[in-house]
Amino acid sequence: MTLRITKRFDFSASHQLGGLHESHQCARLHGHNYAVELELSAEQSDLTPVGFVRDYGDLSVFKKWLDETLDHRHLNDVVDGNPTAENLAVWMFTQWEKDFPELTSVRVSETPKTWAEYRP
Ligand SMILES: Nc1nc2c(c(=O)[nH]1)N=C([C@H](O)[C@H](O)COP(=O)(O)OP(=O)(O)OP(=O)(O)O)CN2
Ligand SMILES: [Zn+2]
Repeated sequence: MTLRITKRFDFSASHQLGGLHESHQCARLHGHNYAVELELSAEQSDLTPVGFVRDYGDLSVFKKWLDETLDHRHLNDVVDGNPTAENLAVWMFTQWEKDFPELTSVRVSETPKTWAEYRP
């Protein structure tokens, strides 16, 4: 049996998407209140003695990194390539998979209605 935990984090940032027609709203400089959701998974037999996949508190280092790296920044200056929600999800996964071997997906939301998920 597989257990999955998720924790949500928030940050605010600006971006401007390239490769779109100039009339596309996202070709203009704009910002979002982003949400990021990390999912970590483990087999029941691999839970910690306490019964955790991993202590939610261990993820505070991700929150610190988010605040220092992305919060109130222009994402085009931080991320290689186009800062779409999809590319941000892949980028964050590759940044954090070594620190959190239990990481199974990263989800990124730009608006309350949209989510992009990377689940390799
Ligand atoms: N697949 C993706 N599509 C879009 C992305 C993205 O990252 N991946 N990004 C954008 C824009 O950055 C922005 O998020 C606009 O999104 P959209 O939902 O189209 O904008 P609205 O909130 O204004 O949509 P309404 O339908 O008017 O609520 C665009 N697409
Ligand atoms: Zn946008």
